[in-house]
Amino acid sequence: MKISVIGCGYLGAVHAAAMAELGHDVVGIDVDAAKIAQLADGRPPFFEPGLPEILTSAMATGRLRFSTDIAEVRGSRVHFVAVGTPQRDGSNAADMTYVDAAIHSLLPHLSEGDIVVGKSTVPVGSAARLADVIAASGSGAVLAWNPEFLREGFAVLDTMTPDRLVYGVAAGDETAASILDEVYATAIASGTPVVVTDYATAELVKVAANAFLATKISFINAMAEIAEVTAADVTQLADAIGFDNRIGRRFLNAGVGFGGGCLPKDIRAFTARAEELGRGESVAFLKEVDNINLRRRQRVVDLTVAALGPVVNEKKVAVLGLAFKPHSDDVRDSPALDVAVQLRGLGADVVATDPQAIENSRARHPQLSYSASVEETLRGADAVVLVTEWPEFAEIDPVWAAGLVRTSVIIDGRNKLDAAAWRAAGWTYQGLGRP
Ligand SMILES: NC(=O)C1=CN([C@@H]2O[C@H](COP(=O)(O)OP(=O)(O)OC[C@H]3O[C@@H](n4cnc5c(N)ncnc54)[C@H](O)[C@@H]3O)[C@@H](O)[C@H]2O)C=CC1
Ligand SMILES: O=C(O)[C@H]1O[C@H](OP(=O)(O)OP(=O)(O)OC[C@H]2O[C@@H](n3ccc(=O)[nH]c3=O)[C@H](O)[C@@H]2O)[C@H](O)[C@@H](O)[C@@H]1O
Repeated sequence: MKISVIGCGYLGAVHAAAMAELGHDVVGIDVDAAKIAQLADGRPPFFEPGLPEILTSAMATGRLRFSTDIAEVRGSRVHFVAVGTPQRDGSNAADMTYVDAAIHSLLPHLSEGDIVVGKSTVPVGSAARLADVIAASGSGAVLAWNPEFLREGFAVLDTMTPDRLVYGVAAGDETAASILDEVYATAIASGTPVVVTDYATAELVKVAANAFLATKISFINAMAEIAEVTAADVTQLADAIGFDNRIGRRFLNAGVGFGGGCLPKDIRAFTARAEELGRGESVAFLKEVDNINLRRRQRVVDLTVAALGPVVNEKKVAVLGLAFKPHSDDVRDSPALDVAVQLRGLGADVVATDPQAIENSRARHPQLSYSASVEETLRGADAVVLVTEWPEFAEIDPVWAAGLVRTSVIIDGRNKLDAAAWRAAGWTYQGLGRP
């Protein structure tokens, strides 16, 4: 199948490479010439495990190419739209300008029988509006909405073997679903369930899934807040409730909270859209989910300030982690970077390290000091804060680390370290929601 992918960011670049790896003939399009130049050279513009390998192998077959020229989509049967839908400036709503621009740029190149397939996360109602725009073009192309559920850090795996596929199609459209079945034939053959539904349901499935995940994290972080005033241990609480299959242990890790380019902006956009629809009260709890989440960042900052004593100025704080989660270089709305910036704002001499996210962090916050070396980061520190649970941080030997710092105080913002081992090495250890 000939496929185009419009927008080659964290989602689109992986989608394009994975579709080519599955045997399709793919062209990836982006307006960012630097990004396209890198991709065309076989170099991913961001860190994503497994992406370099599939990019190289798919390009070697000649089935994958990249271009800034939208006219190159001509001849493709399926056009995936994977451009960004960030939070709009000064509002909680999603910024739809990139999706609208991408669809308009496609219109002159569409032919009868083509399907435009939205993958971006959009406010419910967008697909119906865009279907009208495509119908009015007279091209004969149709629209389907096929939301994406991949996780950064596992993006290749999730694209090749998704948990489920959701197709939102127009009433009476018999062909879009069967074409998408062909696109995803490999996953479907290995048992991936497919839900074929209308546009609105498909759009809502996506934001509902992210809202549920965000709620689960904020739920356990709310329990952490209660644990903090009762000397209970939220990690044991999570294990104990997680044994109940109806609850499940996944996404019950209390800590500095969720971030990234999706969960925070998606729950805000959902709230804004529900308010527009006159149903703000139905998802009003998502505001509290957001508030709980942001309070956890503040908690880590407060614990660090308390550890530093009355004078924060010029005290060295070693920040372990910048990415919003391990196995990613993404710092969009990263709790880790936020904590580092807040501590710097309070006058601390912050030195931060991360295996992959230093470059992206420096581009946004050049005022922070960065080091690629954990040893350099820890040396002479008055307090250490772990905010992204990279395996290499969890493996730090507390005896070795105690020999580097000035004061052996660690705030474990991800509850990832072995508290007993750190205490035994002479550290004052403070987790979140733990005694
Ligand atoms: N990052 C992720 O893990 C996931 C993202 N999503 C959704 O996918 C969408 C894209 O997200 P990301 O890939 O993270 O964003 P991103 O910002 O990494 O990538 C978006 C890309 O679109 C390009 N672009 C913007 N306007 C364009 C246009 N008119 N024509 C061609 N290219 C254009 C940008 O240059 C950029 O490279 C968002 O709606 C997001 O919510 C959904 C699931 C997972
Ligand atoms: O719409 C999207 O873009 C994607 O958003 C999330 O994926 P992602 O943002 O890559 O990362 P997650 O693994 O969901 O983690 C999100 C945040 O929650 C935090 N988290 C996660 C789990 C947990 O128990 N506790 C917790 O604080 C992570 O540290 C991270 O900051 C969803 O998991 C994907 O299914 C979805 O496709």
